[in-house]
Amino acid sequence: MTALTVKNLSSAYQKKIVLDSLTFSIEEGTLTGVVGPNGAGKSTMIKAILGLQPKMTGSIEFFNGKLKKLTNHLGYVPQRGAVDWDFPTNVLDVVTMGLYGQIGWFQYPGKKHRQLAFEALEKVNMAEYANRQISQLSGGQQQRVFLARALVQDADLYFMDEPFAGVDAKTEKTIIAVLKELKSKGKTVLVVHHDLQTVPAYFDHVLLLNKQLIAYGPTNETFTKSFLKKTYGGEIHWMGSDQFVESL
Ligand SMILES: Nc1ncnc2c1ncn2[C@@H]1O[C@H](COP(=O)(O)OP(=O)(O)OP(=O)(O)O)[C@@H](O)[C@H]1O
Repeated sequence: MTALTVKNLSSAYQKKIVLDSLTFSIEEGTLTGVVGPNGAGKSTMIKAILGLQPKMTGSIEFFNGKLKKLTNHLGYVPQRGAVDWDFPTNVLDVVTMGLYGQIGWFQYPGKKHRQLAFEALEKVNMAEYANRQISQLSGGQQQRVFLARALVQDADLYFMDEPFAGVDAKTEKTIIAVLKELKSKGKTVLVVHHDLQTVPAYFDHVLLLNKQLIAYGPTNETFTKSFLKKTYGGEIHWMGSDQFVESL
């Protein structure tokens, strides 16, 4: 089944077009890296797909339009900087919020729900921080809390905006383990990703974006020198990945 169909999607800020007629569809059960230079429109694309940013043109369809209550099926891990970390709540509560689709917003979570949230924290090695205020976490710890929330949410299609940004090697391993677990459960995941060198190891599909869709497809066919040069132009050098790209 197709998890996501995007047709002719365009979006603009103050009339400046930042996404230009994107058309692609993503198969269920795939792990896609969304790659492109700063300002390419990666975050905007995710927000436009989720209805958090207005579209100028285009249509979006999830699971061939077969889902009834969409919110339970979509998971979003925003960029860390886009979240209000001063909000007075603790780690376990943030993760438990991922269960509201199942609990219902007007009912209180019970012991079973807290247990599920706690188990998700264990998976990302954050159980010992369960009662900590979220304002008192490091960047990598914040990232893991959001992943735990995505895990308990049990959505079908996930969008993650730079989950690997600024995390150490150990946290990176934890995050990739979570992504692979989601994939093994048949979930579909789109991840905005900046480190070109890890793309082939992490993602089975890649979407190359620079305002327009440069290419989308299986990583071994699409993550090529010529498509990357087309995506980054001269900036590939600045990314510090030119040697790697030449080796492809
Ligand atoms: N709220 C906004 N108002 C005006 N312009 C914006 C706004 N948000 C983003 N833009 C512009 O839209 C373009 C796409 O931005 P976007 O954040 O989607 O890119 P990105 O690929 O996610 O970048 P990065 O890799 O730097 O996170 C950029 O030129 C950016 O300056």
